[in-house]
Amino acid sequence: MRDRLAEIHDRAAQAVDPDAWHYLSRGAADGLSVSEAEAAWAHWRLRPRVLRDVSRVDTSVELFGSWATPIGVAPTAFHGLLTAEGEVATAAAAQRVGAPMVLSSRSTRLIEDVAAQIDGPWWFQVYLMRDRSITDRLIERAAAAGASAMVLTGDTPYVGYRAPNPAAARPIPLTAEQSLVNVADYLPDDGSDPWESIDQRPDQTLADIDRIARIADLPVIVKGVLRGDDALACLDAGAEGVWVSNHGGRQLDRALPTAVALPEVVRAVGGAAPVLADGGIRSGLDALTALALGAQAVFAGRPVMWGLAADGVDGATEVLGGLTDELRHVMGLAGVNSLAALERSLVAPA
Ligand SMILES: Cc1cc2nc3c(=O)[nH]c(=O)nc-3n(C[C@H](O)[C@H](O)[C@H](O)COP(=O)(O)O)c2cc1C
Ligand SMILES: CCCCC(=O)C(=O)O
Repeated sequence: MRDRLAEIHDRAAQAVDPDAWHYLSRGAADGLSVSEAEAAWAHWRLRPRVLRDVSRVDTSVELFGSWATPIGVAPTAFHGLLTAEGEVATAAAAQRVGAPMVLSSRSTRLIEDVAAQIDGPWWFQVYLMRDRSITDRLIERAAAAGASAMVLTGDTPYVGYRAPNPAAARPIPLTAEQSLVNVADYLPDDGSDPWESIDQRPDQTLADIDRIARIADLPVIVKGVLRGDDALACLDAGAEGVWVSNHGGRQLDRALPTAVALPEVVRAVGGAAPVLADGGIRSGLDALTALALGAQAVFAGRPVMWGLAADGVDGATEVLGGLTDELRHVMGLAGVNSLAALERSLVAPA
């Protein structure tokens, strides 16, 4: 998959606006976390089993819904930068593969139009916006449109520092129509800057977990957790899952790679709730490593965006389907024929 992904990456880089490419590729600050995320998975080694019947390898998983694969679509903003259909294309690809799709609060297509592509559940990612009532309406709409879980992103009280591209005309080349499509009806019409109402809210706390769960009447998963004690604090506050992530290296630079933080979080949670993970997942081997370390599902951010940019629905389908095919293949080689048969003893530090 690495060679296919490299080819999709290169085609995507040619296909999109250079300012959009800069936005999606950048990490925060010095770019340390973004650059080490992928390699960190390869610091683990596999301890395969032999003589297990792997003539059928089942990648299906139950996790706030039923999925054909544990490799999902991480919530990423502004898919309208990548393909005309935006998140409608992403959802169609997730539907084709049977992958869990997490729709960003910063979608460029209407929540309802995205949901209509998916025959079954999907998850909605929540950013707390300055105007809380706008956040609450988005949560209510997502729940009404079929979301089965809310993913509260905890690592973005404000957006990380990302060095601007000196050549860029605009940091993110969005039209107002794209960026405000889900919120336009709720904005004050007094001529004030619409971005003020929907900017990140820095005063989010653990109490927001319960608040969101009540508004949605759905389970809340907290995304961006990198420590065992934080995972427990989120579960104590009512979360039903935690998602280990450093936001693709875009928030706090030098934050731990997921491949390093995941074991601590899994140990602390001790099976009390599902643990999910993202960051630098670029192959079936990366996914297998994370799943064996104790993640119930893993998510791809940029690779799905590359697929969308290179080839729309087909490109995103190729990325999700290709990663899943490769996961099935390496599970078999490791002597594992279902996700339930994955265990921590399959991995060891290099
Ligand atoms: C361009 C871009 C936009 C993103 N937007 C969001 C977002 O709206 N909400 C969110 O929770 N995470 C967002 N993320 C973080 C992803 O959900 C995910 O944590 C990260 O991309 C995973 O790393 P990967 O890109 O190496 O797969 C974004 C990431 C990228 C690259
Ligand atoms: C500008 C909104 C934040 C989107 C995001 O999460 C990201 O760019 O990483």
